[in-house]
Amino acid sequence: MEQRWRTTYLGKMVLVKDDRLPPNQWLLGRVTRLYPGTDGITRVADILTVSGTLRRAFNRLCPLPVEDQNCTPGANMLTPSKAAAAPAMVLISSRAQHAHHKRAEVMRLQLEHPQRIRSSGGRIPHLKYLPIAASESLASGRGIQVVSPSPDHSFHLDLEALSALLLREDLKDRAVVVVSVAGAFRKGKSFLLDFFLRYLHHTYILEGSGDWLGSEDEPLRGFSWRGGSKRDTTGLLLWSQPFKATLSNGEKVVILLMDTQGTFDSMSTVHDNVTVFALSTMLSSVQIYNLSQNIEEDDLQQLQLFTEYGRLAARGGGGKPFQKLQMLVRDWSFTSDYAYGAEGGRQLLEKWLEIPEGQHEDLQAVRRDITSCFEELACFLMPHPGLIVARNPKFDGKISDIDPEFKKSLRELVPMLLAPQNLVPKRIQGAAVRARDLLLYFKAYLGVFNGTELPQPKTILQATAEANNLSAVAEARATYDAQMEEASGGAQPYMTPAQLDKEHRRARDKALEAFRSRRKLGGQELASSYETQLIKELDEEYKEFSAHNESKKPRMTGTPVVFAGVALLGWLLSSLGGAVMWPLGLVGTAVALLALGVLALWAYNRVTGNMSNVANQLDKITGVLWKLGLRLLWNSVGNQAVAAAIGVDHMKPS
Ligand SMILES: Nc1nc2c(ncn2[C@@H]2O[C@H](COP(=O)(O)OP(=O)(O)OP(=O)(O)O)[C@@H](O)[C@H]2O)c(=O)[nH]1
Repeated sequence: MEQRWRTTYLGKMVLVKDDRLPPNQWLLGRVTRLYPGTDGITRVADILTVSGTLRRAFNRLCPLPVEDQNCTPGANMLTPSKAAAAPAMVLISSRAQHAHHKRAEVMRLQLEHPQRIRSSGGRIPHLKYLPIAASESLASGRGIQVVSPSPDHSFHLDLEALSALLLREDLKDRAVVVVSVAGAFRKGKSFLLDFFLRYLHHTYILEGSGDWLGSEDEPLRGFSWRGGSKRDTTGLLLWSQPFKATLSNGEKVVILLMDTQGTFDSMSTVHDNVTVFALSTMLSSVQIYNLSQNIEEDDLQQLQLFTEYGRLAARGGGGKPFQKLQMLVRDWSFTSDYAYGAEGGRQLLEKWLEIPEGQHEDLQAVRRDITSCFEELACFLMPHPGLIVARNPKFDGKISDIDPEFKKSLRELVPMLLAPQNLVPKRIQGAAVRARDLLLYFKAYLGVFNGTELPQPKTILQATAEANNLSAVAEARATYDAQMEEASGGAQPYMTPAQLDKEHRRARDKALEAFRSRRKLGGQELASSYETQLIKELDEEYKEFSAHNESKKPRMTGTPVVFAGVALLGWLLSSLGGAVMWPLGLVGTAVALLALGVLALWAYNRVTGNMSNVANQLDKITGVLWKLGLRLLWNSVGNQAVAAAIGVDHMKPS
């Protein structure tokens, strides 16, 4: 097995299995290092992927059927027939650095540059066809319904689908930027999100420059949208393709787009409407509040639940609980009052949030509280998209059918929300929410909103605090795991129980420090109960590390005995033989030194775990020498004894 991997797969491309994800989302990587165990069998390898180097057991790797790993022209070359099977993935090979391949879509290439495929005579240099699904083609993405409404008006969380997305190895530790659009039904929410998708795909996957809006006759794809009067979106949907970005401060984030069920349709109760709107607000870092034609007092009242929540959360000392509220007024027509765009929106919002003298106390409170619970409040005024968009049932989203003023506004609005410098990561109690934390918050909020009564802000806060503590526990556990893995995991040599215990205490202290230093919602009492839970979990993990360490305990082999014996023989030959004939002495010394050197090498491996290959070969050689020695002993001593016993002069070995 080791030999097969060594000769066949070292340096080759593999997919890294992940049981939580469909195969088309498994990470692609190159095998850079193999780790033979002390028993001579190699079971673990390092794989260089876009998310860094991963260490995996062989049974978690799928070798790719890419024949020509070094991009020799010919093999796996892209041909028009392969391109026609779009969407498919290609690797763009960089001559300078074979290990770093960049992905692209054949489909886009085919749509935009058909002449490039034809003129190349069927061969496009530096593109290699990779027979896996196009996980990064926009056309292959979809809205995943992570929350769906049930007939009894409760909401169901699809934990499996959500985990598959948020626990992806390359995403789970990234801070999330969650952009969600909420508001009344049939008001163009999904339609707008599909332009967001176009921008994100252009900017973060294709890394393109220039116009992201696409060609004039390209139909609009992405989240499902349609005309007519009946509602389309139900529950909450996340786009299946996450977009990775790095902020100017170096923070690595993943951008998630969320579409939500429209409020106030004939099928939804008040409870449903509040739940959807609340989930969207609580889970996003940018809540786009989609409004039609103007801001109305009702729209502000809808935010009241969160303003009370915000007041309670602020008492915990974590600052404002929500990041950005972006009001988006569609079909704005009062341009003589306020112009289209961000500036007109800012002026309109300012006017709305003003507290004139004599205003009713309730209205004043709403205005004060909204300002105090969002870090940023903004408003944007969108023009009408034109009659074809609003009324023509055959309209498929072609840019050419959209009013130029609307397109102009899209070019202003979308980068304003999604350009790298404008991304707003989700934070709770000042700490970034990572993808795996978001899963905890989804679970917590679904739990509290699924009762028959609408939850009180206090209950929502309690759920947030519990999820917040759970995420601190998870982070502390990850700290412990990383420390222990470094000290005693994978390829590390066996440690004595005392050494391992010392490492465990050190790692546990670090983990507790990480837990305690994190600012948490819910007060000291709640934090203490989660700390007790953390200690229990770490002790359980320690048991697993101990068992793993025991499995690495070196087995006794004859290697030291054989080489010590050879060294002794060499020494005898050097002292006794040297007296008879000097070259014999020299040979004896050389044999003794060589045997001692080999012994030292073997001992070095047993102590450090390094050079396992050499040590394993030595064990094999000594095994052979041992057998040979026993056989010689049998031939010379055993045979003679038997011969003497049966009274013959000589016996041949069989
Ligand atoms: N008047 C108007 N219509 C729009 C606008 N944007 C999109 N539409 C049209 O509105 C209709 C509904 O679009 P969707 O994106 O499905 O609306 P939605 O808000 O997601 O609808 P639900 O999923 O039912 O909540 C489609 O016919 C769009 O072409 C807009 O800015 N103004």
